[in-house]
Order: sequence, then C-alpha cells, then structure tokens
Amino acid sequence: MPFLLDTASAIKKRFGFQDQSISESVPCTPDLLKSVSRDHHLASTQPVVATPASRRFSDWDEDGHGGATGSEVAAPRHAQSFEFSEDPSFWKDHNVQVIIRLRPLSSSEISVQGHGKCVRQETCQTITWTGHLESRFTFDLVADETVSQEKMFKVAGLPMVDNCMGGYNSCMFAYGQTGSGKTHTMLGDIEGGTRRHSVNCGITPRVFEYLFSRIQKEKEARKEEKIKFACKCSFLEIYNEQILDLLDPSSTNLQIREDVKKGIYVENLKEIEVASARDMLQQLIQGAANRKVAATNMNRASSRSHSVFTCIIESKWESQGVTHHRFARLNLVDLAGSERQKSSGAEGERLKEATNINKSLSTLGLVIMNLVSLSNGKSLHVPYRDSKLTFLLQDSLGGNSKTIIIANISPSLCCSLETLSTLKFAQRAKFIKNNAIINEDASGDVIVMRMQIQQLKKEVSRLHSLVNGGAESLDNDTSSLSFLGSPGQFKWEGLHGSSSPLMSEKRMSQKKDYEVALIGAFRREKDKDIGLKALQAENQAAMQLAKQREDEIKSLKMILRFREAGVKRLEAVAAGKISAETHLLKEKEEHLKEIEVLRTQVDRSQEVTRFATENLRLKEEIRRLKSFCEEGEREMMNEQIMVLQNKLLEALDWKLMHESDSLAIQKTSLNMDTEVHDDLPISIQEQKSPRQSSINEENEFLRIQAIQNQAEIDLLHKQLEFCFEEKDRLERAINERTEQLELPLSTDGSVVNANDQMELKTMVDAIAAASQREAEAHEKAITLYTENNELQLKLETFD
Ligand SMILES: Nc1ncnc2c1ncn2[C@@H]1O[C@H](COP(=O)(O)OP(=O)(O)OP(=O)(O)O)[C@@H](O)[C@H]1O
Repeated sequence: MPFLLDTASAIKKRFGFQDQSISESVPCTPDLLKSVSRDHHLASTQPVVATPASRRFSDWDEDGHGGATGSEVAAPRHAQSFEFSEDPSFWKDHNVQVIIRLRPLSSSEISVQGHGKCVRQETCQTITWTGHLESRFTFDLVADETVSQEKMFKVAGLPMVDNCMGGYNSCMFAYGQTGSGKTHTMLGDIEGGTRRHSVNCGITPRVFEYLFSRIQKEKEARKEEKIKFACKCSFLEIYNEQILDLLDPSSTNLQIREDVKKGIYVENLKEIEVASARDMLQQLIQGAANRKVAATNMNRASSRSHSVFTCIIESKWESQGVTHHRFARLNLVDLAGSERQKSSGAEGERLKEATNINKSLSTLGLVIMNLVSLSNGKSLHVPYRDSKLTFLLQDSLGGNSKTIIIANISPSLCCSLETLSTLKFAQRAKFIKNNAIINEDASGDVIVMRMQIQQLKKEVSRLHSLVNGGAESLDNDTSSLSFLGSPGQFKWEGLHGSSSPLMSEKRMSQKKDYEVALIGAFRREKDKDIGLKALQAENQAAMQLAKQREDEIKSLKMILRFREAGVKRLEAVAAGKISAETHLLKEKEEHLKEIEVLRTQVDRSQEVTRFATENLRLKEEIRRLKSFCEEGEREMMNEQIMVLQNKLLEALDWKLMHESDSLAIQKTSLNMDTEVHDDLPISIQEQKSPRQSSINEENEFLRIQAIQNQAEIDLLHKQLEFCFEEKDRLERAINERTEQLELPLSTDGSVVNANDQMELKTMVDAIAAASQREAEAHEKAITLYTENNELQLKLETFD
C-alpha cells in the first residue's frame, strides 16, 4: 500500500518526524506507524526518563498484556514529571472526565521554535498557558510528554472497560488540532493484529485486550451463573456530514435514526460479532485501511474526518433463578483536527468540506457550551441534531454515558493559539454533567412478565380475531425484547426456549393459567355482552309493547265508546225513538270524529302491519257476509219465517174451527144425555161440566198464546227486516270506505291507514252485531215454530 505510506510520510515530514522507522516496522497500518517513527525519533533526541507510576494495575499487569517495555516513552529534556495517577473511585462519583495530553515537541517544531513552549504544567491537574496573557487551567488530569501509552490506557482506557463491564455506556473522545497526537493516543501502533501490541500501541487495542481478558476472567469466576457474553463492533467515519461504514465501505451516506427502544443508532451500519481481541483488532485495522482508501480516493486527509469505533458488550447470567441482562456501548472517537478549516479561497468540494468540518466541530463546541449552561441552571436548547457527530454521540454528551475527553495539545510555541483553543474547549467540557445508568434488567421476572404480557397481548388479539370470526395463527413463541438504549434487540427464545431457567414448568403452568383465565374472562365478557344485548333488546321490545298496549287500550276504549253509542243508537232506532236516517247521520259524524282521532295515532302506530293483516281478515269477513246475502240465505230465512207463519195461522184456524165443532157436539150430547138419562144422578152431569170448562180454558189459553206468538213473529219479522236493512246499509258504508281507502299497502306491504282500519273494524263489529241479532231472531222463530208444533199436537190430542 505505497500510497498509504506516502501519506504517512508526508504527515510526519510536516511535523518534523523522520521516516526511518517506517522501514523498521513491517506490517503496520500506515496511519498508525506515525507514532512509532516519531517515538523512535523522540527517543533518539531526548533522554529516557522513567514514568512514575503511583498505582499498580495488578490484574492487568499480571497477565503481561499491558506491560510497558520501558523504552516506549522518551521524556523531554529537563522536563519535570508529575505524578499521573488515576483515582479508582473517580468513576463512582463522576461521569465525565477531561484529560489533557501533551505530546513531545517534534523535531520540526524544535527547528522552528526551539524548545520554547506555550504551556507550563503546574501540577498533575493544572496547566498554564504561557502565551500573551497567562491562563491557568485545571483538569481532572494532565498527562505530560512522559506519560506512556500504557499509562494512558490505565488511566483512561481501563476504567472505560470497567465501566462497560459494569453496564455503563462509555465514550472516549480524542480532541485536538491536527498532529496533536489524537490518533497516537487512540490507536498508536498496531502490529497487524496478529501479534502482541507494541509499547506504542494506543488505547483502543489495549482496550480490546483488556476487555476480552475481563470477559474471560468473568466467565471463569462466574461459571455457576452461566454468564455469557456477546461482543459486536462497528466502525464508521463521518466526513462532510456523511456517514461511511468503514467495515463495509460500499455503505455510504448512512442515516442516523432514533428509536424508543434502541435509542440513537445508525441505520444499516454493519455490526460484526467478535469473539476475541484479535478479531476486534482485525476489524479496527480493516476499518482504518478502508478509511485511508476513502481519504485517498477523495483526495483528502483522514484528519478531516471523525471516526467512531464502537464496541457493544452484552452479557447474560443467572442468579437465584433470575436472569440478568446487561449491555453497554463503548464509543472510541477520533475527532477531526480542531483547527479552523481554511475556507478562504476554497471552492466546490473543498469549501463544502471545510464548512462541514467546521460545522460539526462548532456544533460540538456549541453543544458542550449549552450543556455547561444547562448544568448552571439555564434552560437552553442543545443542538445535537445540527451535526451528524453530535446527533450520533448525543448520549455521550450530557446523556447516559460515562465519558472521557482527552484533549491533545502540542506544547510548541508554533501551536500556541490552537493549544489555547483546545484548553478552553476542554475547560468547558469539564462542566458537562452526564447521567449514566447501568443498562441492566436485573429482574428475570420482569423479563418474563414482559414476555408474558407480549404473549397475552398476542392471545388477546388472537381471541379478538376468533371472536370476530377470523383465525389468526400466533403459534410462534419466539419473541424479541429490547430495552431502552439497547444497541439492538435482545433475542429471547420464547417460553419454550431452553436457555432461561425461568422457562420452568412453573412458568409454563402460570402461562397456561393466564391463558385459561384470559379465555374464561373473554368468554364471560362475550356472554355478558350477549346477555346485555338481549336484555337491551327485551327492554326495548317491552317498552315498544307497553307503548303499543297503551295505544291499543286507548283505541279500544275509544272503540268501546263508539260501540256503546252505536248500540244505543241502534236500540233507539229499533225502539223507533230515532229515525234510521238520523242514526246514520249521527254515526257518520261519530265515524268522522273517530277517524280524526285515530289519524293522529296512526303515524306512530307500531302495528300498521298487524292492521294490514287485520284489514285483510276484515275484507274476508265482509266478503263472507256479502256472500251470505248474495247466496240467498236472507231470502231463505224470510221464506222459512213465512212458512212458519202460515203454518201457525193454519194451526190456529184449524184449532178454532175444531173448537166450535166440539162445542156443538158437546151440546148435542148433553141434550141427549138429559133426555135419555134423566134418571142419572145430577152429580155425574156436574162431573162432565168442570172437565169441559177446563178444556175450554186451555183452548182459550192456547189461542191467546198463538195470537201472541203471531204478534211476536211479526215483530221479529220486522226486526229481521230492519237488521237486513241495517246490514245492507253497513255493507254499503264498508264498500264506500274500502273504495275510498282501498288500503294502500306500500311496496313492502306494511303501510296502511290505521284510522281506516279502525273504522272498518268498527263497521265489521256492527255487522257482526247485526248478524248476531239476526241469528237470535232466527233462533227465536225456530223456537216459536217448535212451540206451535207442540200446541198443534196438544190440540190434536184434545180433538
Ligand atoms: N505522546 C506522544 N508521544 C510521542 N509521539 C507522539 C505523541 N503524540 C503524537 N505523537 C506523534 O505525533 C505525530 C502526530 O500525531 P497524530 O497523528 O496522532 O496526530 P493527530 O492529532 O491524530 O493528527 P491528525 O488529526 O492529522 O490525524 C505522530 O507521528 C505521532 O506519533
């Protein structure tokens, strides 16, 4: 990769470092080789001074991975070394740490400005800018030129890994002008990823080593808890406000998304699962190489872009029947050079690039400024979304993260202003207040309950679909859970999975119980719904019925009143008190009133259909009555009455005739008896006389009765005549009404005039009454006829 070597060489020359070491370090990432060559150069020009280490990192040192060789750092001549030690309790109480790292003067700087410096370190925490107006700055730590890579890792990198292992999101920024040592701090030398890292290896590879050694130790120490780890990594570059996936360079211009569960993430960014530090380092090297290629292709320096390497660490273990799930995200950010990009004279892409680099860094500055204001109680909008960088790292700045900012500065006088700018930036960043929390769901029950809720929700929707006649298959128990801020969804193997101890029979039976209870509840709910609907329908029907009954009662009362009036009128007519004409006029008047009253009710009548049926029935009745008349029954009855009448008269005549004859005979026989039997005692004669007189009396009685019967028959005859007339009149009236109304059944056959129905009904009732009277008269005539017959027989007996 000669072009990479060329680029590295050019940078080194720019800062006065020699290239000779390049040939000494064989398979190296060119970008990272800079520090090796430079250190070699520094070592050759400056005496080596041992770095005082105030605290041993026994765990890390013992395994030998992080051990310094003692040849890596060349302390500056006459430099005063300060104790540079970490405070193990720092991260317990703080979420943001700011460290200043000075790099040694480069040969070019020395050649230009000599050994003059723009800064003077006062203590391990304070540094004074010795420029035009001296300014003193205090930080959490100030690392001078003598601080080794290993030391930097132990102070900055190691606690970050510990934080992540504890479930905290963590972030490390390297800030500073170009050539100030950001990449040296973050990456340093990387020896191809296959061998143990060199003394100049930066924080990132050491972080990988330490991370996996911690994981291994955790696994060994917590075998009983069956702790499992899953690590993933991603690597991206933000250049010109565009995101490039360094692990998949074909993915360009990726978009940042925000999700309630996942938090802020880059859509479609490749996340590669890694099982070892070497795997992760290989990804880092590959990404760095891709970054170089991209920079070269675009004819730009990588210092103009920001790079973010992210490690995602997830762990799961069991403790006392509870499953714990923890995750953390570690962002390792190498920012673009903080010096102002020169936009004057730049055109096209260069101008755009300069603008965007300035934009993202100025937004970062603004975000930090506003966060500081916020921590001072002011309410300000924090413009995270104004740049890709701040949007992506939103959590790391003022959010859920433990963040460390390493501000790299050059002590050279030639970098005085940029150094001052960096110190000011770092000073502000010191006031950022983050709110880091452990990303852990320590309650397996909660997880299970969540999953049960999901299951029950599915069950609910399935039952709903069943209730609605659908059939939805929701057999798949596999579900995924995700937690707020989680880097991704945590795959859960479902209730039938075998990985969780909570997938016990107890859980299964609980689930079944819930299902049964839920199904029961649904059934009851459905039953209640049905019952309620039935009750509502019943209630409505009852109300309708009550109303109908009310209306019917009203109608019936009215009809009754009309009937009574009609009957009275008919009686009056029969008694000859009023004329039939007056009665009809009166009745017509009454009918009109009745029609008027009923008309007001018809609109709201619920029984129109019933009336229509009734109408048909009445029509049938009318037809029957008509046929009764038309088929000659009336004449027949008249005829029968006449026959009876004649027979009765004949019987009477015959009787009277025989009575006169028998009286004459009796007289004759009496005379004879007197003449022949004068000697008969008078008593016998007297005996015959009372018998004769009783017969005479009886005959007289029968005669009178016959006359009365005749009179009665005459009367009945008259009544019958009247009934027939009345019937004819009513039939005519009905026909008229029927023609008038000819009850219009609507298209659906349901709408008829209820008033007219009532009227018709009344008429039919009147007809029925007339028919009844007619029948009664008929019956009476028959009775009389029978009586006459009996009388006749008696008379014959007497005769
Ligand atoms: N603490 C240090 N000790 C020894 N050499 C250092 C140190 N810091 C930086 N250097 C050397 O300085 C040179 C520039 O450093 P580096 O490339 O890391 O700067 P940078 O800030 O990343 O620049 P850029 O923004 O252009 O990428 C490198 O050759 C590096 O090896």
